[in-house]
Amino acid sequence: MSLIDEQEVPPDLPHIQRIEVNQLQCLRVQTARAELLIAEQGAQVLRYQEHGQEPLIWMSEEAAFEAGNSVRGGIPVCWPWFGDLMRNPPQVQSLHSGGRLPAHGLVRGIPWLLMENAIEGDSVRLVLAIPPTSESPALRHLPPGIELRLEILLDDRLHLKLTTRNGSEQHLALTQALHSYFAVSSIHDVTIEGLEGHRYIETLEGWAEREQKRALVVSSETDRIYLDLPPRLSIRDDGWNRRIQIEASGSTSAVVWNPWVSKARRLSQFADDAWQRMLCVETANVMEDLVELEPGAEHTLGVTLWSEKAGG
Ligand SMILES: O=P(O)(O)OC[C@H]1O[C@@H](O)[C@H](O)[C@@H](O)[C@@H]1O
Repeated sequence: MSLIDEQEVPPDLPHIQRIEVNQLQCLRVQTARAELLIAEQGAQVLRYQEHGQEPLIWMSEEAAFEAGNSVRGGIPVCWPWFGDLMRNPPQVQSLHSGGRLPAHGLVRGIPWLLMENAIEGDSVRLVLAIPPTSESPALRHLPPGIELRLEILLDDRLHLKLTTRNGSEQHLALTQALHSYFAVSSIHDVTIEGLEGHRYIETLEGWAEREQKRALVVSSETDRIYLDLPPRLSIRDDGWNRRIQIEASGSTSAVVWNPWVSKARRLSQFADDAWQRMLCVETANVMEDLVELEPGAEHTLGVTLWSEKAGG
């Protein structure tokens, strides 16, 4: 029997409920500690907030929640390429040709299928998967048998695991990201810790390679790919006196993005001043950290998110 409640009822916690947000079918999870909202389209986390705390994840005030379009905010899944396909390693580019090749791959705006939902004590586990590659128009050019699923576990932290299984008979190369938009008190009051001492690609200056000397304070448009990273990055937010912890697995690369003033004006579903309230730190497999899978092999990109008091 499904654990999902189709009705509006006062919940026993934890509780999973289906709701509609404009055109999108969503799953709303409530536990004693937190609320989580996930759109079946794109398996996109839309909201994650602990009761009595500021949201951990940012959602645009201008988000459209439309069928076929990724929602601005939350945690979009970028797969099987990240960003502009033409900037990807040749072995990734060569698997895709012709047609419309959108930024960040093919699965952000398509319906995913809910495969599992389970309440275990105080925690909730959901698994969503893309439809078989041969059945989805967007994925039809991929070899049949490639599987992608996102496991979402909410306990006292939020854990996401994105697993690709190459059930095809061909070698598969891909890049990907869990494109997390974090909520911040003010971009002027945050520092990203854990990048210092590591290489990055400055995409805004001819994709030049640089080294991050110290913890990053974002003070202009920022769009960088960091490489050879340790698992843990943190966002210290002095305005909200908290530190968001981002613990990656199956990944040594991350993208840090804030559009700042003028790019904000050109972005869809994005208020002109919203750049001050968000910061993307995206857990990724990009550039030389791409994923290569022989037939039968699988890879899991994971991230665990939580926050602590800044002093703690
Ligand atoms: O507007 P989109 O397709 O959601 O992309 C948003 C941003 O996503 C980031 O991951 C990229 O590094 C940026 O270059 C890009 O602008």
